[in-house]
Amino acid sequence: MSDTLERLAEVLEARKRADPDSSYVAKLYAKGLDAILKKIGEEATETVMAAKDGAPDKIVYEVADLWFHSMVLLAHQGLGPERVLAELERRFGLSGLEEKARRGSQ
Ligand SMILES: N=c1c2ncn([C@@H]3O[C@H](COP(=O)(O)OP(=O)(O)OP(=O)(O)O)[C@@H](O)[C@H]3O)c2ncn1[C@@H]1O[C@H](COP(=O)(O)O)[C@@H](O)[C@H]1O
Repeated sequence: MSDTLERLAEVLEARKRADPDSSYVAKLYAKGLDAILKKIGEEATETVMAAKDGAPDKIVYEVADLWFHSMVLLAHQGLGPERVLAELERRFGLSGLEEKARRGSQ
C-alpha cells in the first residue's frame, strides 16, 4: 500500500513545533490529550451514524477523520503508525490469514 500514513506522521511530528494559530494539529496538541480523545469519540460516533445511514462516501469521509485523529493521538503519545501496522501484521501472521488468502486465490 502507499506511504500516506508515514508522510502524514512526518507532518504531525513537524506540527509539534508549529504555531497553534496557523495549524489545526498544533492547536489540538496545545489543547491537550482530552481534546484529542474528544475528537476521536466524535469521529467514531459520526462513523457509526454514516454506516447506519448506509452512505458509502460519508463512511469513507468519517473513517478518514477517525484515522486522522487516531494518528494525532499516536503522535501526541510519541508513537508512529508503523507500531500499529506491525501489530496488525503480527495478528495477520498469527491467524494464518495470509496463508488462507493465498490458498483461496489458487
Ligand atoms: N488530514 C487532515 C484532517 N482531517 C480532518 N481534519 C480536520 O479535522 C476537523 C474535523 O472535525 P469535524 O468533522 O468535527 O469538523 P469541525 O466541526 O470543522 O471541527 P472542530 O472545529 O469541531 O474541531 C476539521 O477541522 C478538519 O479540518 C484535518 N486536518 C488536517 N489534516 C492533515 O493534517 C495536515 C496538517 O494540518 P494543519 O495542522 O492544519 O496544517 C494537513 O496537511 C492535512 O494533511
